[in-house]
Amino acid sequence: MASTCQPAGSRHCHFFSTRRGKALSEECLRLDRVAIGELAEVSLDVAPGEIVCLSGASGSGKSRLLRAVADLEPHGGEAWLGERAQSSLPGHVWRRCVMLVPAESHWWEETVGEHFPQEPEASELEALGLAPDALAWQVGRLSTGEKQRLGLLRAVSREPGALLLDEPTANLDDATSECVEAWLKARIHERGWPTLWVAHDRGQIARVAGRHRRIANGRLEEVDAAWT
Ligand SMILES: Nc1ncnc2c1ncn2[C@@H]1O[C@H](COP(=O)(O)OP(=O)(O)OP(=O)(O)O)[C@@H](O)[C@H]1O
Repeated sequence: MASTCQPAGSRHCHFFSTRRGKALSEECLRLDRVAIGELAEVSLDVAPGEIVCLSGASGSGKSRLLRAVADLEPHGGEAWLGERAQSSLPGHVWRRCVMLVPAESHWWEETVGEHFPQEPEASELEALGLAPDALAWQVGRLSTGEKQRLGLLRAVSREPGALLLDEPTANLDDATSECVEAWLKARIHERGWPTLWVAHDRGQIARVAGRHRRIANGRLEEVDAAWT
């Protein structure tokens, strides 16, 4: 048993329903000496509904760390979601729970809507600044920013247990970025997903992060609130 973070008062993996009928996660995400590339071992607990922002220079290892937590690259150490160990599950099963959303999403079906397990509410599309008929669009017409917003909506629609967000607003203008940021923050808090969020923008980190860690000199360092 590895989990030690328990602000919701639970060490167990379980869910209960919110008023909107969605499952609320009470599980924490725990990185236990996760090691990849040049980055020193990372140990970190992310509580249910908590956003931990990761920053660092280009090439410092932020994306690789997320990829290790998503079990997409060979790495040292272990990651846990509640009492489930990454190494105890096939990679694709783990990634349905601990969902990585890369800055550049991939689309393989003919239309956008075919990628969604169930149709998202129209209000969700509106909150992300997307057209009401966006689900009927051919994927070939999507702009980079539309792909990014729809990729986030797709991830959230798949009911993950934790989120790994790699620069989720990288392709968006400032106004759209703030809409997406607010939408994500609200969903994460509402649904209780422990979240690692890679960000460069100090303003964004100040707005969304419960805690902030920065990769510097090959180590993940704590950054105090005064940084932002
Ligand atoms: N599979 C791999 N094998 C070896 N080195 C890799 C591999 N993937 C990435 N790297 C290297 O690891 C370093 C960290 O890459 P990573 O993508 O994590 O950077 P990053 O901090 O996310 O940067 P950016 O902010 O530019 O996206 C880079 O030097 C990259 O070239």
